[in-house]
Parts: sequence; C-alpha cells; structure tokens
Amino acid sequence: MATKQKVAAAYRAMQNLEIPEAKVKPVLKKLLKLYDKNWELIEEENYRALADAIFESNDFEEPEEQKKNKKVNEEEMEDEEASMNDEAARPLKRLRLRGQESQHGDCVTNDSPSSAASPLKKLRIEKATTLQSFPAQQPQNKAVSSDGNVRIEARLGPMRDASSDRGKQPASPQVSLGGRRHISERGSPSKQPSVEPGKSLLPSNQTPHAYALIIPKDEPVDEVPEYEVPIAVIPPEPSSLRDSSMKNGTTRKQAGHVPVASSQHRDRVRNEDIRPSSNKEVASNVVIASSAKGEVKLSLSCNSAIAGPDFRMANQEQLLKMMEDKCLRSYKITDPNFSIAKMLRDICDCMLEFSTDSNGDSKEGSMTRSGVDVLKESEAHDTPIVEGNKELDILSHSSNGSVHVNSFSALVSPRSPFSPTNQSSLDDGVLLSKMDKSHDFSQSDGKKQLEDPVSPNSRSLVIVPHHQLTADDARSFHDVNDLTKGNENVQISWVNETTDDFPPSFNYIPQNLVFQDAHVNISLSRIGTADCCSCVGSCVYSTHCACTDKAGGELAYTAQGLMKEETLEECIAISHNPQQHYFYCKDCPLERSKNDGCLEPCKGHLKRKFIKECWSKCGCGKQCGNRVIQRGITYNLQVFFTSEEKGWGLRTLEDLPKGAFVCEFAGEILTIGELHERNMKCTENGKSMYPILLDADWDSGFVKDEEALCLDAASFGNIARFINHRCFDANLVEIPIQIECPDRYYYHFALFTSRNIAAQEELTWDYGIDFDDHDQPVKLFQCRCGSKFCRNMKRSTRTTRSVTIAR
Ligand SMILES: C[S@@+](CC[C@H](N)C(=O)[O-])C[C@H]1O[C@@H](n2cnc3c(N)ncnc32)[C@H](O)[C@@H]1O
Repeated sequence: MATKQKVAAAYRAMQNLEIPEAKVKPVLKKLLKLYDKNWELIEEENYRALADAIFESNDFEEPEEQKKNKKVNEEEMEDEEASMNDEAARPLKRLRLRGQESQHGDCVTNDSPSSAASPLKKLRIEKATTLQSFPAQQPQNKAVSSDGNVRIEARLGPMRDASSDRGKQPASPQVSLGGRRHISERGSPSKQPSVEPGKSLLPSNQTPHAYALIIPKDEPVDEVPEYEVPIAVIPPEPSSLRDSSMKNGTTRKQAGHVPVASSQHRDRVRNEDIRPSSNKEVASNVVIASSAKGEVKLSLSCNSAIAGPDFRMANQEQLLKMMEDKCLRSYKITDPNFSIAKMLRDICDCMLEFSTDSNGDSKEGSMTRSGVDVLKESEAHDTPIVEGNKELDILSHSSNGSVHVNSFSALVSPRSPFSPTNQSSLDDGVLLSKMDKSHDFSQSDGKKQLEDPVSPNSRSLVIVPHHQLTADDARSFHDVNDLTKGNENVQISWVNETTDDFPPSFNYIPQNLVFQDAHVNISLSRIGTADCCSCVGSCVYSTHCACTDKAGGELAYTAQGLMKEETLEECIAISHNPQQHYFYCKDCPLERSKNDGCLEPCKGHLKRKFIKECWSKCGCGKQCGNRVIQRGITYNLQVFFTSEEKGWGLRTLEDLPKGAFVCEFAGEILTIGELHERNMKCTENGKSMYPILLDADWDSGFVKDEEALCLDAASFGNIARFINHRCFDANLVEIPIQIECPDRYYYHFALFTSRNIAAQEELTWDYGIDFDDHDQPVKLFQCRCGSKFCRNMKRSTRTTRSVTIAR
C-alpha cells in the first residue's frame, strides 16, 4: 500500500473512533517519526498506538516550553510531511539498535540525527530529571498520572546543576517526586555536581538522555493529580511477548481492545477488565544502600514462590530481553537505547549523586532503602583489581524461595578474604558502585570535583557475591545518607576518611525534648494577644507586628530568610565582647543546683539579643517571613571526622550566605538540678555531656529552680551536637529564638552563619569556654580550634561564660 493510502487508512480508523483528522495528523506525523515510518507498528491492533498517542496528547496540556519544542519539531517535520506520500518505510532503526545493545549491559547512546530529531524523545528529554525515587514499594512516593499510571523518571548523563533551578518551579509535578532536597524555600543554593556515568556508559560529549518509566498502578486511585507529560506512545505489543508481560501483573490492554475515548474511561478498562489476577502478594523488594566511600548496593529480590511450582529461573539474556521489551512497550520508554543494566548503573549513579551532592530532592522522594544500619567502612574497598564482566548477572536462588538478581559491571571487587555471612538484608550479592577517592568531594582541597567520565577509576561498578561478604563488608552498606534518620528536611551523611571510627551512637531528635522535671509550659492559653501577631499572610509586609515588636520592632529576617545584617552584627558583637554583656544573678540557680552547702557567687551569664518568631496563634501563615528556624534545617550538611583531633565535626556541602540559619542546638531539656546530677554520674562513669545553659534571660527576674533550664545533646540531640568549638572567630553565632513560650526561660538556641561560608568548610561556634576555669559542670578539653585567637593557648583571664561544652 502506498504511503498516501496508509495515511488515509489511519485517518479512517481514527474516524471510526470519532477522532477528527485534524487531531490525527500531528500525532501521526510524530508517530511516524518515532517509528521511523514503520507503518506496521502503527497499524497493529487497529492503530492502537496512534489512538493511544492521540488520547495522551489530548489528556495533558503541554507546558509552554514543550509547546516551543513542539514548534521546532513541527518545523522539522515539514520535510517529513513532504516525503510522507512517496517515501517507503525505512527499516526499524531504533528497535534494531535496541536489539543490538540489549544483549550487552553496556550501551552506546544513539545520537543519530533521527533519534535526536525525534519529537517524542526530545520531549522526554525536556522532562528528564534526577531519579528521585524508586517507588515500587512505596505507594506514598508514587506519582500517579491521570491515566492511572505511576511515573518514575531517571536521568542518564550529565546532570544539570540544580542550582540553576533555584527559584523555579519543577517542570512538572512528577519531577519533584521527592521534593526533600529541594525544600529550601528561600532557594538555598543546592549544588549538584555534574557527575557522569562511567566511560563505558556514556561518552563525555553526549547530551543527556532521559528514561521515563511508567509503572502501571495495581490499585484504582480515586484522586489522581494531573501531570504535564508529553505525548506518550504505547507501541503495539507482539503476541510473543504479551503473555510474559502480563504475567507479573502489568496492567496492559488486551490485544484487540479498542482504545476508549478518555483517560478516565481507560482507567476503568484497566482496573476492571485487565486487573492482574494474583499480584497482590507480589513480594519483591528493592534495597539500595551506600557506604561512606560511595559504594552503592542494589539488591533486587522477588519471591519465586508466587510463580508457583512451575517456576523456572530465567537466564540472564532472557531476563534482560524481557525486561527491556517490557520497559519499551509497557512502560512507555521511548529511548531505543534503553537497557536494564544501564538503568541499574544509572540508579547507582543517581544514588551516588544523591548522597554526595548538595542538590535537593528528596526525603519523600528518596529511593526505596532498607533499614540497613549505620555500619563500619571496610578498608578492603579501596583497590579494585580485576577487570570483569559488564553485564547484569543472576547470582543465585536462595533456599527460602526468593530469587536475587544482582547486577555487576566493569570491575570485580578486590575484597579478600571473604567469609560467608548471613546478612539478611544483603542476601546473595551486591552491586557496588565505587567512586574513586581522588574524585570524592570530601577530599582535602575542600572542593567538590566533577568526575572525569572517561577515567575508568572515577566510578566503577563492582560485584561482590553476598556469600563472600564479611560482617565488616556488610557494615559498609550502612544508611550513610542520613544521620538524622529521616527526621530533618534534608539528609545528613557522615564520612570518616581518617580513622575506622563510627559516629557516636545517639538518638536523633530534631527538636528539644523534656527529660523529666523540666517545666516547659507550652500552652495556647498562656499566649496573650501581646504575644502573638494578627498579621495576615507574611509579617514581612506588615506595618505593625506584635512578634517583631517584642524583638525590637523590626523583622529580624530578610525576604530570603537570612538574619538581617544589623541584627546579626549585634549578636556577633555580644559574642565577641561578652564582658560588656554579662549579668550576675543575686542567687544563681547554677550555683544553687550544686547543693553542696557552699553557695558561690554567680560567675556571670551572657545576656543576649532575642528574636521572636511568629507561631501557631499568630494570624500569619506558615510561610511567614518571620518563621525561619521552625522550618528546620535546609542546607546540605555533613558530619565528618576531623583531622585536628577534635573528633567528629560538621561541615557544609554548599556555600552558605552570611546570616543563614544552619540548625538549632537540640537536646534533652533538663533542669539545672538534673544537669548537676547527670554531671556527677557522667564524671563517675566517664561519659560525656554536651550541655548548654538556657540562661540568656536569667537577669529578667528571679529564676525559679524549675525554670532554670539547660539542654544536653549527648544522648538525645540533633546535628548540632557535632559542631566543634572555635575561639572567637567561629563561623556560626548562637541566637536565642523565642517561639512558643511567652517567657524567655525556655527558648531555642539557634545557630546562624556569622559570615559567608564556602562549601566544605567546617562549621564552628564559640562555646564561650574559659579554659582557665576548672570549676565548671563538665571537664574541659584541650582546644585545637586553630584560631589565632585561641583562648586555650593564650590562657586568657576571661571569666567563665555560661555556655559550657566539654567531654
Ligand atoms: C559538642 S561536641 C562536638 C562533637 C565532637 N567533636 C564529637 O566528636 O562528637 C564537643 C566536644 O568536641 C570536642 N571539641 C570540640 N571543639 C574542640 C576543639 N576546638 N578542640 C578540641 N576538641 C574539641 C571536645 O571533646 C568537646 O567536648
């Protein structure tokens, strides 16, 4: 049949579905382009691909940017149209390419003119974003499109610097699947290094490619968000593969189904007619974990018991082929170069990028991770020695009916000797993606390095069969990415490049908690009209705000959420010249708490400038500019082992502007009496306390014992417990923030940057210690702050400040 007739036949078929020619034409053109004019694919199943594509294009409104692309593509298509009538269909290049490479884990990106010009593919690329989530096991992470499918996107190739996204909305909702790392409401700089996959995956000069995965939902979804997606195409499914793709519960239309007229209707068809029969109990699991040195372990498990007695193990080739076909057909992946092995390596890349960069995206969108414990780094991980296979491999079945599929590539791990282990979460094998230390961002020059994509050492994948893992190896697959255990808006990783030590064990609490006796009375009834504002929206625009009035009459924060220069300088000046701001209690609660019969005179407390933030009883909203610290940590930080014998420390992974809120010092709220008791116990058993007094307002009147409070972050604390002391020129300054209490005996101890801080710099704060005063609640330490103003070296005669932290 001549092309003209084929076009006419397609129009007719669509006419039967009451689709006007005008709608068919542009989609048909795109489809022809996508299929390299292979009419067979378009005609199959009564033009199902065409109909689906038309419906998809109708379902979603395209964003401006896509429309622009579309226009360009339309122009590109003009030539196509001209030749539409006379050119014979060319061979199916994309499928052939895919077929060629699918036999190999490795693939070469197709940048041929035809693929580059593919409008559909281009639109996909527009949509590309970092893999934020692997939501198959986490329904709450699924982004459900209006056709009832769940969409995950993974990006292959050089990553866009996320900082370029600052202040912009994600291109489409699904892009922000895991908004966690983009949470910064003030557009905090969140740099994402442009890490590229290894040489074998993608030549350095290639443009980014995107894979778009749509996992069919298995349950009806009542409310589905609308997504802006490009025209999606479901290529017809050859009958030879149909059975296999249906088996695992993939919701596909049966052959011969006539596409229906709306996405809602299609949902119904899928849910009612084609619902998988028995996949409710599918017990598959994806475990992704990484170590401090950038190794990523992927473990995919599926329960073979569900397949019944006829279960047989697919060989590697079959499995790859089946999965690739499935992805290309069922999941609407339109990239002909798609390969599963490559996708797995991409997951490793994304994981590495996710865990090492300062980009944002995703607490909620984080990949599915098992609760692999925080465990130790194995030294044996450092030197890969054997060039190995580059393919996906199926290692073994386990005796409990599970099958473990492990992927490996490039290099075989040098680890040895190995001994059997029964790490249940690691099962039978691991895929490790290694990042060469010389390219690690944590190197001593303090700057993140972009990986050399052509260096075989820059990142490689190594396979370590599970049965060869020692307990030490297993420990390296800890949940390194988040010391906060999901308690903060951002994940905070740790790294130790100096010793074999783990971070100390403690309970992470994002906010202060009362230990026992502390009387922190937070109640709405205590907040009078003078203690909360009646502003509407944000107090930034308010002429009169009761909260800011309390703190000096002016909003303390800039529109970007930074502490205003003037306020900040005032706070810094207090820290720098404490003598001028000391006050002395007549009857010091601290001395009273010692209860040793000899009441000593008060040694002085530093009166600080308070900031009052708005709170729940205020008229303003949650986004009010006068609510900064209560939104929590927003910058990318990392705990690291210092090289100056200070133990662990905290550093920033991104540049921080002056006046930025870093974190609050959170811990157990103790009465001063409890502090004293605990101090004595700790002295006896050699334990540490990290106490700070909440004494910045003790001069306001007689402080009752139960109101004289302090915080101890040693056993229960947040990330601030890792911040080391630096005399005088520390880069953080403490500022008391009053939020939910009208009194100032309880307040939040917030740490703000006192200057611009470059990425990788250690964050420090002046504890205000007088290193000459040995009559302090806790033991002093030998200061190694390195400051030229170090009080420990100079043995200053400065009096004791009220804040004391010692080990
Ligand atoms: C709040 S903790 C800071 C985190 C601590 N480095 C760790 O490893 O967990 C305070 C303790 O860190 C150590 N430290 C903090 N600053 C220090 C400094 N400038 N020089 C030496 N040790 C320091 C002291 O042992 C101190 O008791």
